[in-house]
Amino acid sequence: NLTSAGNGVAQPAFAFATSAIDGRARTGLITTAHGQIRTPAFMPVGTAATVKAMYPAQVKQLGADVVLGNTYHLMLRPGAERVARLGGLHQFMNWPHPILTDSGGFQLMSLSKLRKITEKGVTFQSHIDGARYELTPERSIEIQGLLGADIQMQLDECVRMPCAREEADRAMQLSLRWAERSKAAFGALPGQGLFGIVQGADVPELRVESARKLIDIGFHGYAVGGLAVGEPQDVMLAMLDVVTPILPADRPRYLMGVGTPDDLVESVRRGVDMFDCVMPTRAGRHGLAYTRHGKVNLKNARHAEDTRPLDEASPCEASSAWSRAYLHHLVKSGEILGMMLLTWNNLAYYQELMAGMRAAIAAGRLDDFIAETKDGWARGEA
Ligand SMILES: CNc1nc2cc3nc[nH]c(=O)c3cc2[nH]1
Repeated sequence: NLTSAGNGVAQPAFAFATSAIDGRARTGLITTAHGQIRTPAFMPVGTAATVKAMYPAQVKQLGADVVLGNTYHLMLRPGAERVARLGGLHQFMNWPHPILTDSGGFQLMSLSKLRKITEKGVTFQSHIDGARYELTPERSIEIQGLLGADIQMQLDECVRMPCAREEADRAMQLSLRWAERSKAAFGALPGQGLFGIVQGADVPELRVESARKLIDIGFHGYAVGGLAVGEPQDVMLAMLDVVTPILPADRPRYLMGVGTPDDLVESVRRGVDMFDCVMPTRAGRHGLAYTRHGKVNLKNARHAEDTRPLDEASPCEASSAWSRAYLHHLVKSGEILGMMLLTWNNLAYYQELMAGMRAAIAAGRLDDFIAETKDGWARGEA
């Protein structure tokens, strides 16, 4: 299904097709203007138009098909209009592959000052220079369009948990009205998609109402928001058990801000197709390595003379070509290479885990794969 982009060059329309099914889990392929995304997919976070401490080509080589950009950060610096004048985000950061941008609401709620939410949108002060801004559903879509994102997100209001039911209901209803306005403002270019975001905190009835009304509005994909905001994992998984079964099977399901390796396997098992999380990159910058044998905190003195690499069986050089002793030294010394190698290792492990799940689903053995994976984490150091 090709559509003309007006310049005579045929552009693929945004599309999603599932292939293998294993219980509630499935593999799929998302087609966008900048390429295809194999699902289940983990999206490295590229907040300020860079996946911190990584080269774009390296991120791609690890198996990431898509990265996330943050509207909040980019609208403040360098500015959406400037990125557009410079050719858009793909060209600006030299990432000629799919990009998903969030809408800015979540980051501004956690980073900006003097925030005020009204029916119209959110006004706030920049955490960088205190300048005042307004973000409405329409402006957020305009910014994401200026950035040129292949997948764009509606503006929503995400409440922290625990929260009163009335508060969760108010924010969920506002997010539904903003979903309508976001869709009305979305001028889909060929190969671009818009996702709605399911809210409703930890209240099943609110989650069901939000999902059903978003489906009535109609989106290219559906995100489950309002989670990974401090609630226990079992509450997050319980909300997935409520929501994923009622989302359309032929549209991608995106769990925002998740998560640890254990969160990923438990959520893929429950039918989630897309994830984003700062965990692997941020933890890497703080000396924490994720491996198939569990977590390794390289700040710990017990590594000071350990000549073993993080994982000699890993195809990733960062995991096999340097000793833990050296990584410990780099981390303790605050050396830039320490951040680079651990970020590289962590993203490699996350992509290896996603590729393993995609293969396991295709072979109808996801439960076995998850059991083997958890066993590896539990056994710890070989
Ligand atoms: C790190 N946890 C987390 N990152 C999130 C980003 C989000 N964006 C939009 N809407 C959300 O509800 C939302 C929830 C989130 N939880």
